[in-house]
Amino acid sequence: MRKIVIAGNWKMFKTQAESAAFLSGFLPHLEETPSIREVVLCPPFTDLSLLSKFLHGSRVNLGAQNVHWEENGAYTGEIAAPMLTEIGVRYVIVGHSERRQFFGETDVTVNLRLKAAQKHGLTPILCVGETKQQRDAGETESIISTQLEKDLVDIDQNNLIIAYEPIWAIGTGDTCESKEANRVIGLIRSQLTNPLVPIQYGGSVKPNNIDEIMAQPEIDGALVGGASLEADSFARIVNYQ
Ligand SMILES: O=C[C@H](O)COP(=O)(O)O
Repeated sequence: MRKIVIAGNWKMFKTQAESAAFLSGFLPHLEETPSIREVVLCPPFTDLSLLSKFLHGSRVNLGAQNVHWEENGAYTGEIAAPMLTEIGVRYVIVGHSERRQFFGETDVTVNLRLKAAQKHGLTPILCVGETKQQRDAGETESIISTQLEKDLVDIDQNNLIIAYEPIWAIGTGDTCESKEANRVIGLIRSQLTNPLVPIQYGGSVKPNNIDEIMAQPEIDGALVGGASLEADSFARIVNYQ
């Protein structure tokens, strides 16, 4: 049986005080959450240490939003895997489209980051997806297939999560139709060697569409941006019907 993983990606939002306030509103809702659902929060680096202490003993796991491929070195602005694992981080987002678009992330560096994460026991959440222009040109399948082919070279598929995030659906309110997301995720799965890799959908996931998204047979969870920033909203998503 495939794991269900619901992850909140806070991107560059929330100070420590704001993240602590979020938890006091969010954690009580988890009493209703079925235990087979894995819940992950990926805050900014500055919140990780504090949240790690607050979440100790709770069922919420911590994820980072990036990891470098070296264990240390002169890489200003980057973070190394041992720095994350030391404070209890278990997941890391790799290859998010915002990293690819704004910070020069390529399939080569995505592959290096995935390897480093796995080497140190982190579970990477690899993001793939097409732009609006690529979708309109009928290139969705080929773009995603190329990303997977390059990103997954020598990657252990026993410790991996994939997030299908159509770039045109991120932060736009323009969700990919759930059956279409299901179709693309099925195609992603057909390209993997391990059929048990959980594959999430990401892109304008909200309390009012999560039930329909999670009703799709290929979709194993969600990577949630904006709607994970507010405790009640993220709680409704985690507690989907
Ligand atoms: O990592 C999360 C995605 O970029 C989705 O963001 P969004 O839910 O705000 O569209």
